[in-house]
Amino acid sequence: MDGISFIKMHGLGNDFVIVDGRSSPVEINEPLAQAIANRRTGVGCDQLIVLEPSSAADAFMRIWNPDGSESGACGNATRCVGALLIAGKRRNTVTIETLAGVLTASTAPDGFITVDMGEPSLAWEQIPLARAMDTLHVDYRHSSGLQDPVAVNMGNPHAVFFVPDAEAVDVEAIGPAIETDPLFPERTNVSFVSRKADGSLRLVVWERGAGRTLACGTASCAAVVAATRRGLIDRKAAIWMDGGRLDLEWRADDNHVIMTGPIAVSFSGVIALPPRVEAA
Ligand SMILES: N[C@@H](CCC[C@H](N)C(=O)O)C(=O)O
Repeated sequence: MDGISFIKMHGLGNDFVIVDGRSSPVEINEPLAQAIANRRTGVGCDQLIVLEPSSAADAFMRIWNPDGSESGACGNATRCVGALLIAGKRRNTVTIETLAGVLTASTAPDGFITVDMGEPSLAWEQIPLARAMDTLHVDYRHSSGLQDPVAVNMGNPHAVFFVPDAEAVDVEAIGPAIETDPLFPERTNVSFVSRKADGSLRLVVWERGAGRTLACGTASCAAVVAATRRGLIDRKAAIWMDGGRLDLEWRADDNHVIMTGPIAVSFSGVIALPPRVEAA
């Protein structure tokens, strides 16, 4: 029986099956990604991450959601992959190519990893939205009364709703409707964010193609950008998600979003694959 070796890692409980296809290619397709991510019958994860060779960076990182769709960005996985590459290359800084561009990951104090997540895209066509509008006040209203999100693209689309209490939102009921609304032609990740008295942000996320997760790195990037644009914070914030805290800064000098947080290794193993049946 053939098999695919993997390492299971997570960032704040946002968990990944990471497969290294840099020296021998690993062929993943939509049904195989779904099967591996399935928590009952597969290994189980929020995203399947496949490393491939890159001519532009230390590795190319392909990101598969549990529904078999691909994404251009995953902040928490970038920290995890960054930590793996930093250990393997014995350097403090590595580069990671994604469908959305090349990112830089570096060591930070306390075993944390910092990732330069690049510049946010803020034009409606770049989110993308279905029609022209101001992304600081998106013309969307859900039947629950939730409305007026900020749209941000961090290599993937995000709709950020500011609410009095993020923990009170019925995310499982509302998230899927917003994710698949025709206003978002590529669907969207959905965040519910409230500002706490100490200036930090509480964020609850519904991820495109994955559902509710304990944390989302790109959602925290989108939240720091959206909260800054709305005048709620001054470019920096601790962002608290169900799985813990990330520290975010949207730098004024180069417009880049910088994310710092923990990573953890859970276990490693081999995904068994049924033998190939050759055509007669
Ligand atoms: N967990 C991720 C985001 C993963 C991709 C997302 N679901 C999408 O489809 O864009 C993160 O940490 O950013």
